Amino acid sequence: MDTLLKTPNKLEFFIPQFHGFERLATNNPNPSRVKLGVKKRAIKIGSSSSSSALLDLVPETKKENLDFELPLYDASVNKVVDLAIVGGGPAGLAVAQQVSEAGLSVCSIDPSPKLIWPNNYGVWVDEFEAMDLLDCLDTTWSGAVVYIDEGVKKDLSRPYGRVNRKQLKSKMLQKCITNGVKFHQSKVTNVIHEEANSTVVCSDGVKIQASVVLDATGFSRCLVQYDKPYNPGYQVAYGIVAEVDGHPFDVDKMVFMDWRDSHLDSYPELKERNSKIPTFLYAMPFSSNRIFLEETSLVARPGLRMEDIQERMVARLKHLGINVKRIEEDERCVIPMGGPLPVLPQRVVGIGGTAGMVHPSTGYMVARTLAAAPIVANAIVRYLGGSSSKNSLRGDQLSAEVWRDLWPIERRRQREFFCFGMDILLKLDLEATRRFFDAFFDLQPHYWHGFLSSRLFLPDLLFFGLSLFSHASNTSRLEIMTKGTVPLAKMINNLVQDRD
Ligand SMILES: CC(C)=CCC/C(C)=C/C=C/C(C)=C/C=C/C(C)=C/C=C/C=C(C)/C=C/C=C(C)/C=C/C=C(\C)CCC=C(C)C
Repeated sequence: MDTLLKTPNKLEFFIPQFHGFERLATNNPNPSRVKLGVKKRAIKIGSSSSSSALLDLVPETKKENLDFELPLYDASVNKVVDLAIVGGGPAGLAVAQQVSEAGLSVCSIDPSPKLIWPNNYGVWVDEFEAMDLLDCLDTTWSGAVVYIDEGVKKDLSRPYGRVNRKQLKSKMLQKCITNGVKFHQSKVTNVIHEEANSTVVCSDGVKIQASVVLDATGFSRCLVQYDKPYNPGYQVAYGIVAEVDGHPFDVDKMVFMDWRDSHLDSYPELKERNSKIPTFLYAMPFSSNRIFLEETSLVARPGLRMEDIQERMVARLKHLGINVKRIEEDERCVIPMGGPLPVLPQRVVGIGGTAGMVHPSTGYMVARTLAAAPIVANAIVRYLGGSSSKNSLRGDQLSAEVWRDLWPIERRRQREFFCFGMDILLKLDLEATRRFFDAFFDLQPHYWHGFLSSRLFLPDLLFFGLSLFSHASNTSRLEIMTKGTVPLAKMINNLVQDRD
């Protein structure tokens, strides 16, 4: 999965490329050949004869392209563009749109530039409202619920929404086209840097010269380089959008986390595994008979097997009396969380998964990345400045400034704290996880909203930590202290070493 060939000190290197969506999700056009090596098969739970052929309902193909006439990059002109963006996911297109708005020339390179993004992204409505993107949500819920266990349910009065991928991509593509962005349909195999410009080499032999190269290829980390051992945690999830006979959930609320496990009572092996590394249900009910259901492992190292997650899901749906009539789409997600930041700075600039922007404690990224796009775009516009500007920068200097704006010291410290949180989560079994989230969702909204939406910075995060500690039960406090001591020391050490 980690396909980056690490040659940190070389200017030229080979890039085995995975088509870069922001999450390494295999919402697969052909589910029998998924990138995780999971073969389509009927999922049998335990040794029970009541097997479920859930995956047999998965449609064979479902690639949907947008109906756009894209202006193509003309390789024969041999013009140096201001910005070449590798990867046409939400992050790449957002930057393309904003840099081109300022009058700079942009080329967006992607193997499938018209393909609708595959994943079901969920966001808090306030996050999209702040970016004026409410029209890109197709369903909203007035709030969310968290089931801690069979007896405790928490109501979260924070509206949640599902991103309308088609609308978001159409809106961005339309603006890019209006602003003169050119598109090139290909994979990128190589980048060669000279003092002022770089040359992006595509698999079809086309070479595109650019003043700045932005890697927006998600977890394939196509061009951005890392120099530290890559040791992330993994969020693994299997999800379906399904037509069902019925379901027990309130259609006004989405189910943010359901940690109940009574569905595993008849499957001792599964129950045992779940008690050590738990999974929860995340569900977005669209109506009484249409629903998105995702069985999710929040974070584990190594990541859980997809088959394990699917078995747990089948048992859960059976227990909840959810009879799946038809599956519209399915998705398999493996999201690396935490781990080191890329080399800072470096010549290629990055955004999204490639630039370490996944929230290390939650796996969320879309809202944060879209919010970071103007930072990257403004920095490129400001430092590139246009050919007449005396203050304009080129090459390594320019990239260094963009990276500085993307990862200022307060964001790096924030990320350290989130990694500290992830390190604790990695050590919690089901019971400890329940106690932890029981306290977490009792926090003042300022704290839990701010933590999940990356709006808290040090020293606020320290007050957040103390508040969580004071809301926790004695058992949970003890767990935070015993399991958090080593991660806390690691965080403090990293904070001390990382100075501006
Ligand atoms: C693609 C798609 C569609 C999908 C994918 C999959 C899914 C569905 C996913 C989902 C997910 C979710 C829902 C998530 C969520 C998450 C969460 C909620 C999280 C949270 C977390 C939290 C934390 C980590 C916290 C932390 C805290 C801490 C660390 C604290 C500490 C404290 C202490 C130690 C005390 C002392 C103090 C100081 C340090 C100051």
